[in-house]
Amino acid sequence: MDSFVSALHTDKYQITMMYAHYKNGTHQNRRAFDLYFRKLPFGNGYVVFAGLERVVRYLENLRFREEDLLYLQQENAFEPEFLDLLRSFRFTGTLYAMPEGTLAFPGEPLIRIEGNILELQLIETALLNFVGYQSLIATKAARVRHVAGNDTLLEFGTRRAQEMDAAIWGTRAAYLAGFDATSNTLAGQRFGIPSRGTHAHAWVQDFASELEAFRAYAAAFPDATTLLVDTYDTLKSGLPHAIKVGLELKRQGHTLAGIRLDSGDLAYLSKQARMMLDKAGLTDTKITASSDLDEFTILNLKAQGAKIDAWGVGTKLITAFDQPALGAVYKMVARFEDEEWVPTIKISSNPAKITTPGRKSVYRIIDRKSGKARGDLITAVEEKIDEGKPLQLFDPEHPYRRKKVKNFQAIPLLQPIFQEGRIVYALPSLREIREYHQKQLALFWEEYLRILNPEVYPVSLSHQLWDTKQRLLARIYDYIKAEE
Ligand SMILES: Nc1ncnc2c1ncn2[C@@H]1O[C@H](COP(=O)(O)OP(=O)(O)OP(=O)(O)O)[C@@H](O)[C@H]1O
Ligand SMILES: O=P(O)(O)OC[C@H]1O[C@H](OP(=O)(O)OP(=O)(O)O)[C@H](O)[C@@H]1O
Ligand SMILES: O=C(O)c1cccnc1
Ligand SMILES: [Mg+2]
Repeated sequence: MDSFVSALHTDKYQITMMYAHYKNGTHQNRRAFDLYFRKLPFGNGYVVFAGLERVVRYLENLRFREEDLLYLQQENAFEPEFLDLLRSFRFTGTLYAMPEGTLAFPGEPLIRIEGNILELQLIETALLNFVGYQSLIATKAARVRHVAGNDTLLEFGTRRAQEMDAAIWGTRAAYLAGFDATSNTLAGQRFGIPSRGTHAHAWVQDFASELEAFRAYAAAFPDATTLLVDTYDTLKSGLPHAIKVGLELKRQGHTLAGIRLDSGDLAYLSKQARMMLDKAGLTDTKITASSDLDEFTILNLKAQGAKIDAWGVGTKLITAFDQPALGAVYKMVARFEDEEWVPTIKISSNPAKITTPGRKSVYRIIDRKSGKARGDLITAVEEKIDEGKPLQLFDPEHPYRRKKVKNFQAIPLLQPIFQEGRIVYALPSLREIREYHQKQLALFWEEYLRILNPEVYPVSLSHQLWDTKQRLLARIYDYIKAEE
């Protein structure tokens, strides 16, 4: 698979910080960063984590080629020794991540990464780029899947995507979160996603009559034809012609696979179409709809009793139309000094933007009786959870809101992916990721999964982390006061 990503796919300030660290003699300093998001997109109750596969391939192949070094040399007055350092650059860090398809919540590290500051700065931009976009599309796709039930979902977005990479990786994210197929054949080839499609209006316009056009298409694909019926008049022309061709196919021992509606009142037209098809005996012919669909129109059309079996979703999915960025961040959480990890904090006037210091683990607390998730718990990495003892969970923004959990299982969410530059994770197949994602959904009560005003899923900080955060905050405020 063509997955090479240039080392220059980064922000310039990463490179200038790398150079300044080199000049300062600090470029080998060991640091730890968390990648996370602060706010849920689309008013959804969770995010579907995606993008790890691309992150892994990127880190594995991360190199500065001669042309990259030449460019940097031309652009900047870098010392040759720095360019030599980049020439021999390899990713040597240790990385933990949630598996793709995991349901994730604000403030939870999706990725925790340790390494030298040089490599950790370089990769920030690409990691946020890959994970932010893919997780956003996977989340949007999960919302569409939620309302579509068991109907077929087709990803149709390529022509409207923000260029090629977004189309390809967005399609993968949509498939991971429950879409059944894509119209993009390159994504089909690269990722083994089933590719499917119908035909365009141009096919009909290309012929002297709609009937002739339908007949010709059906002749080419006698068992796999879905006819687009809205070029001229859906009920007066498109459907009668499709039925005529459907019956001709039937006489030849074939089945007209479907019709597609792409405009007009999709509820009314689909009901009429179903009646007309059934009356003609074409009960196996499915109805596909497309036309600016999203989770809200699909939900609404289903509430109107639309007789639609398959939904083609393009623009609104692939562009994450109602929220085009996840707003993920990558923040330093610890410095390795004197053989010890020392937590660091970033202060903000907005309490939600104050970072949680230290290297962290995330656990999903599952109630053993119901098999459902009670909440997530973020701890310091060195903390152990004793499943034999009751666990106190509390909301870090409202610490008085607490609950005690007994008879639980604590599932660690962050898996080792790289150890000191060596990959230690077998990337699952896309099919396995899809199945894992469905199992993740099954861990949650429906209250957290609904698309409108879902319940807020509780994410706790351990007492140790909470204390560390308060201690660092107090220390910084004391320091600022002393300076005044
Ligand atoms: N019964 C319905 N209830 C709610 N929304 C619907 C219904 N039928 C269609 N829609 C949605 O309404 C919008 C209609 O789009 P628009 O008014 O642009 O016209 P169109 O029917 O697609 O026709 P054209 O493609 O010829 O412009 C689409 O987003 C479609 O998904
Ligand atoms: O509506 P979307 O969710 O983006 O799905 C993809 C759209 O792309 C195709 O036609 P296109 O939009 O190119 O032509 P049209 O606008 O005339 O329908 C298809 O017929 C859908 O309408
Ligand atoms: O196959 C289709 O019907 C299709 C493909 C891309 C975009 N719109 C429709
Ligand atoms: Mg359209």
